[in-house]
Amino acid sequence: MAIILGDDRYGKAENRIVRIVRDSPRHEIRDVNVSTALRGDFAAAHLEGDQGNVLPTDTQKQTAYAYAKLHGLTELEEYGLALARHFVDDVEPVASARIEIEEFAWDRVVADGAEHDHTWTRNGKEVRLASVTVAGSGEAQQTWVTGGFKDLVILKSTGSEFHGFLEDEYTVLEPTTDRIMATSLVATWRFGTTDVDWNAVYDGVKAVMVERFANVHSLALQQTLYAMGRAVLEAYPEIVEIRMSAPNKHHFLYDLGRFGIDNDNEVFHADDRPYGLIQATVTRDDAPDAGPAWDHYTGLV
Ligand SMILES: O=c1[nH]c(=O)c2[nH]c(=O)[nH]c2[nH]1
Repeated sequence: MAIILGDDRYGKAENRIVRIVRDSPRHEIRDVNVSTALRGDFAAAHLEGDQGNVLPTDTQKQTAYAYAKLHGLTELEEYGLALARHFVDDVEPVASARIEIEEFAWDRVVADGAEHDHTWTRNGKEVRLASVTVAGSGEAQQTWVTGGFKDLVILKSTGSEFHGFLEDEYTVLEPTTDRIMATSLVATWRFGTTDVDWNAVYDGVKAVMVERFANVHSLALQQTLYAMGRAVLEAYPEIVEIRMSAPNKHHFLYDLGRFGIDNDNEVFHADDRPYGLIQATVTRDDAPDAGPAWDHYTGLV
C-alpha cells in the first residue's frame, strides 16, 4: 500500500477590498470579498516542505488588491478573469486558478432630496427597535417609550478627517485629512410624550441622522455622532434623549506604492476587527427622569 497526496489547492480567502472610483465629485463604490485558489505543481510543498513553486498566499492577496486598482472592479467578472488569467498565464507552476467574489451592495443616500455624491447605506434595511414600559394604574400610571434602530450601515468615501490627536510613545496612527468613515449605527431615543406620530418620527429621525452623517464634514466620528444626535433633538421636540453606539468600521488605504501603483484613496482594506467603538448620549437639559426607559431585558433592544 502506498499513501499518496490527493487533490490540493491553496490561496488567500476573503480579501475585503473596497474600491472607490473618485475621478469626479460623484464617487462610485465597489465592496467585495475576494478569494483566490490555485492548483498546479505544488506537491513538493506538501511532500518535502519545498516552497520553490509556491506563490505565497500573501502575494495572491497583494495581486488581488493591485488588480482592483489596475483593472477596476466595475465588472466583477472582468476583474476575476484578469486575476485568474494572470495567475495561470504568468506564474509557471499554476495550472488553474479559481477566483470567488461576493459583492456587498450599497445604496446611494438621498439627502435634502438629492442623491449624495459620496455617502451610501448598505443595501438591506436596518432593524427598527421599540420598547414600552407601563407602571402603576389610574392617575398614577406612568409610561416610557423608546424607539430606535440598529444595523444601519453607512459609509462616506470622503469628507472625513482625523488628526490633532493626543500622541504618546505607543502612538503609530498617521493623521489623515481624507479617509473613509463607516459605521454600523445603533441609535435609541426616548420620547417625552406618547402623543407621537410614531412611524413618521421614525422615518424622520433616520433621515436626519443619515443627512448629518453625509453632510457634516467630520473631524472625528465623535463629532459626527454629536451632530446627528443634536439634529434629532432639534427636529423632534417629542424626543428628549438619544443614545448612539457606533463601531468605527476601519478602511485602511492599501499600500500599492510598493508595486509602483498610485493609490489616491481608491483601494482600501475593510477591516472587521478590532474596531473603535464610539458611544454618546445627547439629551435635553430639562429631560424628565429616564426611570426604567433603558432597563433592557433581552439585550436585543
Ligand atoms: O473618528 C475617530 N475617532 C477616534 O477616537 C479614533 N481613534 C482612531 O484610532 N481613529 C479614530 N477615529
